[in-house]
Amino acid sequence: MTQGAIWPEGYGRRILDQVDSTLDEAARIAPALTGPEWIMAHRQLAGRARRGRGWVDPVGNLSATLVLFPKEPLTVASLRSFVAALALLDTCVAVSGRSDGFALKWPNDVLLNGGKLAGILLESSGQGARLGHLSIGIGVNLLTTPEAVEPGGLCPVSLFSETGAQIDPETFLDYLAAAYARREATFISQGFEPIRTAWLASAARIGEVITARTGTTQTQGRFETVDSAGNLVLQCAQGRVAIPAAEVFF
Ligand SMILES: O=C(O)CCCC[C@@H]1SC[C@@H]2NC(=O)N[C@@H]21
Repeated sequence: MTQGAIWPEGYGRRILDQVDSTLDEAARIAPALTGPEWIMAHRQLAGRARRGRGWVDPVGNLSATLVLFPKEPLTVASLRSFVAALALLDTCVAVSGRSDGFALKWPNDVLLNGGKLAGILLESSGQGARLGHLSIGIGVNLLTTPEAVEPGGLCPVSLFSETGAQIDPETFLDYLAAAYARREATFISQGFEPIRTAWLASAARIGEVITARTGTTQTQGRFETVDSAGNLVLQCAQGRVAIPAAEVFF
C-alpha cells in the first residue's frame, strides 16, 4: 500500500456486523436515501451471486454494495458494472502494491493469476427504463478462498493467497470508494468510451477463442472487443456476434 485513501465527498458509508445480503439491505434503505451510499457487512447470511447462485463470503472478505440513483436509463446506468470492475482493479493494485496478474473477465469479474478474485452483481428498482436505484454488489476474496467452484468456472483465489497482502475489509472499502468515485467522475463527464478503453486494456483472453453460454445457447468465437453498449463481441464462424448477457468460459 502506498498511500492512504480519502473517503469521497458525497458518498455515505454504513458498516454492518451481519446482514442477509448487502443487496437486500440496499433495497430496504434505498427509498430513504438522498444520495449514494456504500453498505458493507462483515458477514452475509444469504449472499448471492449471478445466475441465482449463492455467494460464500467468510469473515475477512469484502461484501459491499454501492447504492446509486442514476439519471440515465437502465441500459446506460448498467455500464457502471465496468466502472466498478475498473475501480476494483485500481484498488487491488493499490493495496497489494503490484499490478501483474490481475485481469478483467467479461462482464465484470476480477481475476488474479487466472483465478476468480472478485465478482459484481447489479440489481435495480424501477419500472421500464425509469430507474429507481441501482445497486452494485461487490464481493472480494481478500483473506479466504471459498471452496465453492462454479461448474466449469474458474477456481476462486484470494488476495492474500496470491500476493501475501493482508488488508481488512473496511480499509479495502475506503480505497474502493475513492477509486470508484474517480472512475464514476470519468463516466459522468466523458461517457463510457474511456471506461471501455481502460477495461479492454486489462481484459482477459482478448483475441482468444472463448465460449459464451446463455441458458441453453452456447456461442464460441474469438473475443474481439466489448462494444459501446457493453456487449461481448465474438468473431464466430457465422460472423460477428454481439452478446448482451452470458456467462463466459475459457
Ligand atoms: O460473481 C458473481 O456472480 C457476483 C458476486 C457478488 C457478491 C456480492 S457480495 C456483496 C453483494 N451482496 C450479495 O449478496 N452479493 C453481492
